[in-house]
Amino acid sequence: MLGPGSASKSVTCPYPGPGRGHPMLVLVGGFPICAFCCQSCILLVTHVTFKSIQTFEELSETFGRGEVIYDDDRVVVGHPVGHRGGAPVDGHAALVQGPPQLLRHVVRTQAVLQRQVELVAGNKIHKAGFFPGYVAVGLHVEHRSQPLPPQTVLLPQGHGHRLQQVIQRGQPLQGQRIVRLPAKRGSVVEQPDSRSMGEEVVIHGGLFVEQCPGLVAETREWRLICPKVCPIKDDGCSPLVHLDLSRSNSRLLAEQLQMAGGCGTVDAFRVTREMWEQSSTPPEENGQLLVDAAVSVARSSVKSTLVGHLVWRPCWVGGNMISGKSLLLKVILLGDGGVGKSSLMNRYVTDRFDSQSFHTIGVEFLNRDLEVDGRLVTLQIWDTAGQERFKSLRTPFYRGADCCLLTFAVNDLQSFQNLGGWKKEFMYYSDVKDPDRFPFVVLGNKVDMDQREVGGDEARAWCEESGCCPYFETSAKDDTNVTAAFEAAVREVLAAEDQIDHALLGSTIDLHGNRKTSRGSCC
Ligand SMILES: Nc1nc2c(ncn2[C@@H]2O[C@H](COP(=O)(O)OP(=O)(O)OP(=O)(O)O)[C@@H](O)[C@H]2O)c(=O)[nH]1
Repeated sequence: MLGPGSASKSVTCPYPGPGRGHPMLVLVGGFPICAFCCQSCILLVTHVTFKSIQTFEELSETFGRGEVIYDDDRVVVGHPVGHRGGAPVDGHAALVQGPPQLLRHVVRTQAVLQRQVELVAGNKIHKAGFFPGYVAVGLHVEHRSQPLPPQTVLLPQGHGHRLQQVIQRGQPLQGQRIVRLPAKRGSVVEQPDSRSMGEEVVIHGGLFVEQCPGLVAETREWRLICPKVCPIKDDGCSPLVHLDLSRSNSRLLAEQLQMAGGCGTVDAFRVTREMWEQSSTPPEENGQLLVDAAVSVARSSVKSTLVGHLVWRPCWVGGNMISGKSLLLKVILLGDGGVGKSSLMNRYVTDRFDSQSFHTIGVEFLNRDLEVDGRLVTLQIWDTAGQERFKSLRTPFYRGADCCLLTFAVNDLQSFQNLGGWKKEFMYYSDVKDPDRFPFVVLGNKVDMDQREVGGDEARAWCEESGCCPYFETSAKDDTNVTAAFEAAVREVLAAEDQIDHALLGSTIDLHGNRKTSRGSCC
């Protein structure tokens, strides 16, 4: 552990952009963020009782395996923590904006932290953390060794009290009870966590939101917390719950929640991009009770999901369609680090290839609209970090995927041999309802390379053995088969959904037989 005045660990920013080469802030979640890239906005993650933190050293000790890094002009930070109980990051996160010096003080004493947190609660945050762990903004949480569920969103102190007034069937948020909000989605979890460590959590004004990949996004004027970014499913309710929590519109939020208490359909507060960009007025003051919004995180110029900015996509929620008439499908790219997942996604969406791309941290996604067999689709492509050390950052995002693109590089035998492991990991974390019918597509990338270690026949044989998934040999570099592969993914999903539709309509479906046709080159 480093103490005050000791040299900071030298981590420099590898990302393209203004911060490149500058020291990184190593976050307590293990995420490095460059002060230049993210404009002095710092994501501070702790899983400790803030009250108990007096010094960096204590912070560090609390983190156990962590280290605390700081020097005179750079900020803190600790490294946790590792993972307890399999949680991505056992902690709460507070987004803290301010100069490093302030942050240092913030961490030094709980009182200051509290103040800063209040500042945060006062909508001072301007960056988003795309963060698969616990996210709490402006929180006041007493954390008694109890890791909260991942993707928990805690509302700042004060909001809980207001919410409790309107959550009729719930219990007070204040104190030791955790409220159950009887909404289908975005519901409050009654038990703190399946990974409960048996100790209680005391929340002072908070709201648990259902476990799902979380996005806490900020804000010039208001805070918006959406616990899940897509996909939108035709299951009669929206998986999106966007809660606009600005002070001034908490009344509307309250009303919305109240309604939700009855019918379980809090959907979303709509925040249009224009509103976001142009207006400093919270939506409520525009007289709108807003629904129908989805959010996507635009790929920022920085290859980090942590500092992505937000783009708003109007869509339907509570139905199955978005963007007017387009179906949103989430596909996820999995495979070893360096096989070319990001490159494939970028080639497909932006038609660019970067010969020196950086490893992905966590996940990122890009959308592309396309038409397949007469159907309009918005393909949401999730690119994941293939490196083992990022496992806990990517796995929370498997849920809700409609198709999985298992990727290897044809010049890397090991990446091919690992495909089975990737499939297993996906099945384990994605929680798909019908594993036997879940659509996979296999991509053998980098076919432009001379030194092949995996033959096409070998790969096709694997695909056949693994449920006869389509196989495509691609090159993100040369743009070989990239479009075909993504379109195949869409066809796989549509075919799978058609099958379900038929089943629902009473048509016969061969539950034990082979999967549908319309496949790629494998079968
Ligand atoms: N020759 C060739 N190189 C490629 C191709 N696709 C990607 N690359 C290169 O392979 C390297 C890794 O590519 P990425 O797209 O970052 O790989 P990734 O799978 O996203 O890696 P992680 O983010 O670590 O999981 C980069 O240097 C790319 O330029 C390809 O089709 N052909």
